[in-house]
Amino acid sequence: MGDARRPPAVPIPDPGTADRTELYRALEASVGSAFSSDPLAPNPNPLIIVISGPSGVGKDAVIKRLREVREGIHFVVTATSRAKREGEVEGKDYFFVSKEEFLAMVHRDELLEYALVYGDYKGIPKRQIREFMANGYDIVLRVDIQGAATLRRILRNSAVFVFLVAESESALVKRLIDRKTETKETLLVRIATAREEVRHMNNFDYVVVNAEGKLESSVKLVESIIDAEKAKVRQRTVAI
Ligand SMILES: Nc1ncnc2c1ncn2[C@@H]1O[C@H](COP(=O)(O)OP(=O)(O)OP(=O)(O)O)[C@@H](O)[C@H]1O
Repeated sequence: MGDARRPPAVPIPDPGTADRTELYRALEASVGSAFSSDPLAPNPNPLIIVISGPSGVGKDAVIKRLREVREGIHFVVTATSRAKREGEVEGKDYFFVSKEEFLAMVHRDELLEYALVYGDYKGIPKRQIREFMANGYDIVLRVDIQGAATLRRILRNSAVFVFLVAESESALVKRLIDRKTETKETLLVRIATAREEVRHMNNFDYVVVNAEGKLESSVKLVESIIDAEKAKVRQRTVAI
């Protein structure tokens, strides 16, 4: 190693007037080793980003837009034992499997997390995550608050947990009304659940306010979170 305080073995030309290459070479000779072109920062690790939040807050809308504007993201396709609905595409909306096949997957420990939702099984295939991460993709998982709590127990700090909220309870209710997918009963259930769910915010790393008409800003903020995570000195490492 060269010592910067040691008098230079070769004369260093005046930086104000010297030829750039000549000065560079003289500095190399002076420090005693060639300047390396290797990157000074290591390549960032692929990330797992868990996006969650109350029903109707805009999880699907944010993820859909994120996939349009950002490359290198794989959105995990869930496996389910429920029957395929009209218009749904195998491998795009879900991987449709029989209940027996699903339980066999559980038995073979092929699922990162699974749950019984209204009588149907839903689960996250590990292999898909492994394969895409091995190819450098970041992984996005969309889960409900319950699923996020389970994933937090499994993944701890190896994944980034993003909590999506509306700007206010009133805005969330209006959005649910406007979506026109709910009955009187399910509206009341979703509102009561959302009230309860906001209390889980502390389990997350980041909160993103998806305000009315501000989808683009929300997506930008999620992108900034991903960029900041990539710039971390101590990267998260995932073992699945
Ligand atoms: N920032 C926004 N401004 C206005 N409308 C929005 C915004 N974000 C989402 N929406 C709309 O709000 C509705 C609910 O969004 P979305 O279906 O993405 O929510 P979700 O969180 O995925 O809901 P669920 O958990 O019930 O599936 C949709 O009609 C969507 O287009």
